[in-house]
Amino acid sequence: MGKKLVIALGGNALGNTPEEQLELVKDTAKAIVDLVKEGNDVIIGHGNGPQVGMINLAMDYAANGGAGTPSMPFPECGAMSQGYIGYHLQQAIQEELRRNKIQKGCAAIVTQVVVDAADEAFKNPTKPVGMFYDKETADQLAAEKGFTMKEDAGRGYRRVVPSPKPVRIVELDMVNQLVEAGNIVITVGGGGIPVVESADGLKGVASVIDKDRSSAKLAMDMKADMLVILTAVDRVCINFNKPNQQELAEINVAQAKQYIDEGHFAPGSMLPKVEACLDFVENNPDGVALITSLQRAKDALHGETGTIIRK
Ligand SMILES: Nc1ncnc2c1ncn2[C@@H]1O[C@H](COP(=O)(O)OP(=O)(O)O)[C@@H](O)[C@H]1O
Ligand SMILES: NC(=O)OP(=O)(O)O
Repeated sequence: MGKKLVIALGGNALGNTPEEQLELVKDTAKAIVDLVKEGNDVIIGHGNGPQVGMINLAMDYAANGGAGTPSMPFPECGAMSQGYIGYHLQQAIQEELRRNKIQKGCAAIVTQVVVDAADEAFKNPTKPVGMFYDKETADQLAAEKGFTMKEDAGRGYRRVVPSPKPVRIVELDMVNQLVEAGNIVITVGGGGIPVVESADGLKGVASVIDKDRSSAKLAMDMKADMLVILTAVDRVCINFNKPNQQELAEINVAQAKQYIDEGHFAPGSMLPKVEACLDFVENNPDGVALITSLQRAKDALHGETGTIIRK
C-alpha cells in the first residue's frame, strides 16, 4: 500500500546555476515519479542556499552599482528563489507524469513559515548562502557589503545568515487539501519564507530556515508515514571519510543521539539532517525517517540501501 512521503531535496537535486538546475530537475523528477508510480503520496521540500544568495547579491549590485533598481529585501529574495525553483521542479515533474501517462497534478505553493523573533539564531548566523569564495574575495565582500563570511568545511568561504527554527507552516491547510485531492505538492521551498507574527500581521525576516527542519515539521504536521531526506550519499556513516568508515542501515533515537555526541555528523551538512529525522520520529512515533541519495530513493524505500531512523 502507498505511503504519505515528505521528501526533502538536497543541493544535488538542483545544482548551482539556473541552467544546471533546469537539466538536473529532469533526473529529480524521474526519481520522484518513480515513487508516485508505486502508489505513494508525495510532498516535496527543497533547499535554496546557493539560489537565495545569488539573487540577493545580484539585486544588491544592481541597486548599488549604478543600475538604479530598487533594493530587494532578503525575504523577497527568498520568495523569488522559491518561485523559480518551484517552477523548474513542477515543470519537470508535470512532464514526467505526462510521459508516464499518470493523471496527477503538481504545483509549487509559495509557502511562509513562522519563526520566533526571539530565536537565538538571529544573534549567530550559521546558514551558508550563495557561492564559495577564496579568503581575499570573502574579506572584500565582508568589508564592502557587511556580510558575515565563514569558512565551510575546507571548501572555501561563504556568506552566512541566521537560520531560525520553523514554528508554523502558514499554508499547511492548503497543502493538505491539494494532497488529499491527489496532487503532488512542492512546499516549504528553501525551508519556507521566514516570517514573524506581529500586531500588523506577518512580516518577512532576513534569514534562511533549514529545509530539512521545515520538511520534518511538515511531515509531523501532515502525519506523514515517512520523512525522506534525499542528498548526495546513499547512507549515513560513522567515521565518515576515515579508513574505518561504516555505513548505517538502521538506527534508533538512542543510537543516533550517541553518534551525535561522539561527533560523527558534520554540523552544517549531516547533523541537521539527523536532527530533523529525530525531531520527526520522536514527535511521530509511528513515523520512520530515511536518509539516502536521490538516485537510490526507490531502492531505499525497498530496503536495499539508505539509513532508516526510527523511534
Ligand atoms: N557522517 C556522515 N555520513 C554521510 N555523509 C556525511 C556525514 N557527515 C557529513 N556528510 C556529508 O554531508 C553531505 C550532505 O550534506 P549537504 O551537502 O549539506 O546536503 P544537501 O545539499 O543534500 O542538503 C554528504 O554529501 C556528505 O558529504
Ligand atoms: N534552505 C536550505 O536549507 O537550503 P540549502 O539546503 O541549500 O542549504
